[in-house]
Amino acid sequence: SPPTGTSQPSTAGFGHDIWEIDPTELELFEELGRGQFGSVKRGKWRKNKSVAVKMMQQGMMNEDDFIDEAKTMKMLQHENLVQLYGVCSKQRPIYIVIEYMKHGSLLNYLKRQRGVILKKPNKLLDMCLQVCRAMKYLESQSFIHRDLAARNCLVGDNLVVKVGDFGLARYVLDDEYTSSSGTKFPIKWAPPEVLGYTRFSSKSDVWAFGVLMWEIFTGGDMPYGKIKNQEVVEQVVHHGKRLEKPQACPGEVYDIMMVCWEKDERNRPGFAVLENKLANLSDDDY
Ligand SMILES: CN(C)c1ccc2c(c1)CCN(c1cccc(-c3cc(Nc4ccc(C(=O)N5CCOCC5)cn4)c(=O)n(C)c3)c1CO)C2=O
Repeated sequence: SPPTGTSQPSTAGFGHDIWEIDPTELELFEELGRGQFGSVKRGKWRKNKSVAVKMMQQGMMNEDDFIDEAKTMKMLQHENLVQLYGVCSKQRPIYIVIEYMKHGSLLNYLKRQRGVILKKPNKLLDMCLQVCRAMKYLESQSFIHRDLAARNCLVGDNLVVKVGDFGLARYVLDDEYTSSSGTKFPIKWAPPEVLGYTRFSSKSDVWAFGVLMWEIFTGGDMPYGKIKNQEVVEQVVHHGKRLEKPQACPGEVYDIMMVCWEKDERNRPGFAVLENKLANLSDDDY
């Protein structure tokens, strides 16, 4: 949910769009990293609101379609979703202004904290639950993420975990990323129906969620290790191979991962069912 005291930008209601942010109200600081669309910097909005600002490198994104979609994305609000505050679209490069998460990507956090958190299965399970709640909300809004993975989640204050960059895969112009035969396509997080027919759904997000759970319980390992993407497709789609149970993962949790990887998406549970399964496990402190 948006931070307290965030009124709509001053231009709201004066013929401008409420998702338009006045760039003169932004201060930019250090670069936080580079993503699919270019540089991302830490910033301040109106002196007191910590934000992250994505600066859209020309030609990386379908900008008009994104600006149009920004209205919908701004309405998606949940405590485990990285909040879109607005855009600066009257300039080039376009800025996307989002909630700042001080510990960065979940994948890097898992790798940094591996030795500590692999000893705390309750903490690992809690991270899975937080991501599951965000995905249950997106599912309820009929919104498909299309690239759910630990690298696309972020960690904030009090180790809250939030899902970021939801739906942005639709605006990437790099064919290497968008084509299922491209070198940047997230093959290892994709189910058979996406690999075969590019058929995305909330059930394909469920498959990716199972892989994300595996990333959490391995402390950020690469799924299927060094196996090449095309070999993974062969093994997973044609030979029914699945990721093995991580050492730190209890059997009941692995059973939940496995049901996310049912070949037929109709046999996979939705995120509401997954939340119940995970919540029941986290009650039984094991
Ligand atoms: C099409 N898809 C799926 C996309 C498109 C764009 C992006 C992504 C996926 C995911 C990656 N990404 C991206 C790139 C760059 C930054 C951010 C990014 C990084 C943040 N935060 C931090 C904080 C600290 C650090 C840091 O340096 N450390 C080191 C010391 O210990 C603490 C952590 C890094 N990032 C942050 O809050 N947001 C909102 C976005 C993000 C996430 O937003 C994108 O911009």
